[in-house]
Amino acid sequence: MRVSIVGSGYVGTTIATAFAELGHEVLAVDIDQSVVDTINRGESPIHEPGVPELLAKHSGDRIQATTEYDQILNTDVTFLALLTPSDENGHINTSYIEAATESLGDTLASKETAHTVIVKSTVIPGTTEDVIAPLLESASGKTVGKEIHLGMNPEFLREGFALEDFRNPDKIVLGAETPRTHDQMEAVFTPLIEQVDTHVIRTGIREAEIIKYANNAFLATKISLINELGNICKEYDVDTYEVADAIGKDDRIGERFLASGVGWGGSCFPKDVAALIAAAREKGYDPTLLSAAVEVNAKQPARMLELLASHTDLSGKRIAVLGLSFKPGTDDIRGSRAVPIIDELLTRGATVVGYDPVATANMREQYPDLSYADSAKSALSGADGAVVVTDWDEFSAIDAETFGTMAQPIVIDGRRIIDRKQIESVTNGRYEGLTW
Ligand SMILES: NC(=O)c1ccc[n+]([C@@H]2O[C@H](COP(=O)([O-])OP(=O)(O)OC[C@H]3O[C@@H](n4cnc5c(N)ncnc54)[C@H](O)[C@@H]3O)[C@@H](O)[C@H]2O)c1
Ligand SMILES: O=c1ccn([C@@H]2O[C@H](COP(=O)(O)OP(=O)(O)O[C@H]3O[C@H](CO)[C@@H](O)[C@H](O)[C@H]3O)[C@@H](O)[C@H]2O)c(=O)[nH]1
Repeated sequence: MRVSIVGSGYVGTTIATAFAELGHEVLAVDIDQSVVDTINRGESPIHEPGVPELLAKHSGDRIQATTEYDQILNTDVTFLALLTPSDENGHINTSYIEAATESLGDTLASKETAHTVIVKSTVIPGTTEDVIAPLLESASGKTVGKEIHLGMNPEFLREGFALEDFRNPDKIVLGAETPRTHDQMEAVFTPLIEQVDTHVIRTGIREAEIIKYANNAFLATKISLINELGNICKEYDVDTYEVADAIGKDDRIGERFLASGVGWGGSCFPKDVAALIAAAREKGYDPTLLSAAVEVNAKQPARMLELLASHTDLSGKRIAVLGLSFKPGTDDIRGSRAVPIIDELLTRGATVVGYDPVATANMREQYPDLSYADSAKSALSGADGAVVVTDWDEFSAIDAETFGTMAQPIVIDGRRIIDRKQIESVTNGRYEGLTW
C-alpha cells in the first residue's frame, strides 16, 4: 500500500519506518527541509532506538521524504501526525494540524480517485469531525464520506520504546463512522495484525479521540497516586517500592506504572491531561481527580529539593543534576522534571551542573548559561549535593568512590536508581530516596 505521513517528528518518523518494514511504500511529508534532507540521507531526525537502522535500510527505496504535498497524490492513504501542543490555558493548539489539513485538502482537489485521511495526532473529541473534516472539504472541494474517507487512529507508543510498542501493540484503535472506512484503515495494519496477537478495536471517531486521552489520564493519575502513597510511606520510613510490588500483584491494580519518585513529564502526559481538564471545564465539568493528579505531580520536584535542603543550605552550593531528559532512552526534555528542579535550584542561589547521556544539547538550548558535564563522574566531582532526576541505567553503576569525590556526598534520588547500600560508606546516611 502507498502510505503518506504528514509530520515527521517522533510519531511520524517512527510509523514511517515501521510501515516500510511491513512492506508499504511510505512518503514522509514535512515542512522542515532539514528533517526531509535527514530522512533522505538515510539518517534519523529523532533519537529513537531502531529508527536509524530502519531509515538506513529503507530510505531512498520504500521511504521517500519531501516538503511537496503534491506527491501525496501518488498515495492511497494519508496519516496526519502533526504536533498538538498546549496553549497557555492548557487547551490543545490545533493550528499545526489545521495548516497541514488545508495543504492536504488543496492537494486532494486534483486527486481523481478516493483518498483515505487518518488523524494520528492526539486531538480532543470533535476535532476530527468539526475542525478537520470541514477544512478538508473546503480546501479540496470534495465531500467527506464520498471522495474522502476520514478516520482517527490514536497512537500509544512510548518514546524510547516506540518501535517495540508499534510492533507489539496492546490494541489498535480504529475510529470511523462507516464500515468501509474501518476496512480501509484496517488494511494499513493488516500485515501487522497477521504477525501479532492484538486487539483491533473498531469504534467511532469521537470515541477513538477520547480513548487516547483516557489512556494517558489513567496512567498519569496512576503514577500520581503511587507518588501520593509514596509520600505517605516515606513519613513512616516505609519503602514504597516494596508496597508497589505487593499491590501490583493484584491484577486489578497491575504491576506497571507504579514506579514512584519525582513524577511524570514528557511531551504527552502533561499536555494531554491539561487538554482534557481544559476541555472538560469548557463543557461545564470540573475534573477534581485529574486536577489533583497534576497538583501531586507539580509538588514532587519541590519535595525533592526540600529533602536536599534538609541536609545542606543550597545558596552558593554546587549541585549536580543527574538526568535531564524526561525519561531514559530519549533526548527529549519536554516536560522533564529536571526543568522545575533546575529553576528552583537557581532561585535558591545554587550553581547547577547538569549531566545527561544524550539530552544535554537540548537542555543547553533552554538553559545556555548552566554548566554541563560530559560524564556523571565529572558532574559529581566537587559537588555539594546531587539530585537524580532520570533513571538512566548508567546511574545505577556509579560507585561509592565516585560519590566520594563530592565535596559533600549528599544524594537525593528521585528514581530509585542508586543502590543505597553500595554508597552508604561515603554518604553516611545522606542518601535519601524521595518515596523510600
Ligand atoms: N511523541 C510521542 O511519544 C507521541 C506518542 C503518541 C501520540 N503523540 C501525538 O502525536 C502527535 C505528533 O507528536 P510528535 O511528538 O510526533 O510531534 P513532533 O513535534 O515531534 O513532530 C511534528 C512534525 O510536524 C512537522 N510539521 C509542522 N507543521 C507541518 C505542516 N504544516 N506540514 C507538514 N509537517 C509539519 C514538524 O516540522 C515536525 O517535524 C501529537 O498530537 C502527539 O500528542 C505523540
Ligand atoms: O511508573 C512510572 C512510569 C513512568 N513514569 C514517568 O512518566 C513519564 C512518561 O513515561 P512513559 O509513559 O514511559 O513515556 P511517554 O513516551 O511519554 O509515553 C506516554 O505518552 C505517550 C504519548 O501520548 C503515549 O503514547 C504512551 O502510551 C504513554 O506511556 C516519564 O516522565 C516517566 O519517568 C513514572 O514516574 N513512573
